[in-house]
Amino acid sequence: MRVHVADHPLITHKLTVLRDRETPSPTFRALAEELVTLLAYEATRDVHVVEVPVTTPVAETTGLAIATPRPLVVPILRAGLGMLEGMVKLLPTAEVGFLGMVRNEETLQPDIYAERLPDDLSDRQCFVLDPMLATGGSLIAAIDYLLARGAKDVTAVCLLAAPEGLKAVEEATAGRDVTVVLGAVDSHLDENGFIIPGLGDAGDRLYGVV
Ligand SMILES: O=P(O)(O)OC[C@H]1O[C@H](OP(=O)(O)OP(=O)(O)O)[C@H](O)[C@@H]1O
Ligand SMILES: O=c1cc[nH]c(=O)[nH]1
Ligand SMILES: [Mg+2]
Repeated sequence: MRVHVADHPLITHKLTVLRDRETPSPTFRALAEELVTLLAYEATRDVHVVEVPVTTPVAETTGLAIATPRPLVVPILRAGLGMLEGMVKLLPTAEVGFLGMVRNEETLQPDIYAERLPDDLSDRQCFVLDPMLATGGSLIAAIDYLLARGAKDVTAVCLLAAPEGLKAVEEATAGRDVTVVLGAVDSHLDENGFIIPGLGDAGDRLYGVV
């Protein structure tokens, strides 16, 4: 597994505002999108491309276009939905599939409650969006799901991760083509499986308490 942790003052600044418990939902949503666009730049570094001819006003040359099959962006509902617009802004030709997952807050086990994805993901590059990588259970389940359907590789874009969860994803995906791009790696998980210092419950902060 490849891991890339962002190291840029703008990203840390925006994350700092997200962490602040006084930041209201509208600002939180806007910042989550901006952060994804910045992280997407790194996440798409190995996106498949093909050479194409292009005629400029003064010459013939070659450039690059996104290859087919088109990349698939998969936000993990609910909280990952807050990252979708920021990602497709940078990758407008991507297709979008959805996975609905909820973590049981007692057992910390993930449950898939909704799925809307192409049946065949052969040769697809998949980009999973979820702001929080806590125990890693949700991301491991999402990656397993996509690879089982034939995805070629999976890149996860997360705003925050706990070291425990990152290690769990690394162990569970050994030998497979998985990349994780992160805004920051925090200190640890608390006894409730929350990222410390973190930002609280990302879904609730984006969309309200359920
Ligand atoms: O790494 P894990 O321990 O699996 O936890 C992380 C998951 O928890 C959150 O979702 P949640 O289950 O709260 O659903 P929500 O997005 O609907 O709030 C988060 O968005 C991840 O999907
Ligand atoms: O800190 C955490 C852990 C799981 N899910 C969240 O939204 N936040
Ligand atoms: Mg939640």
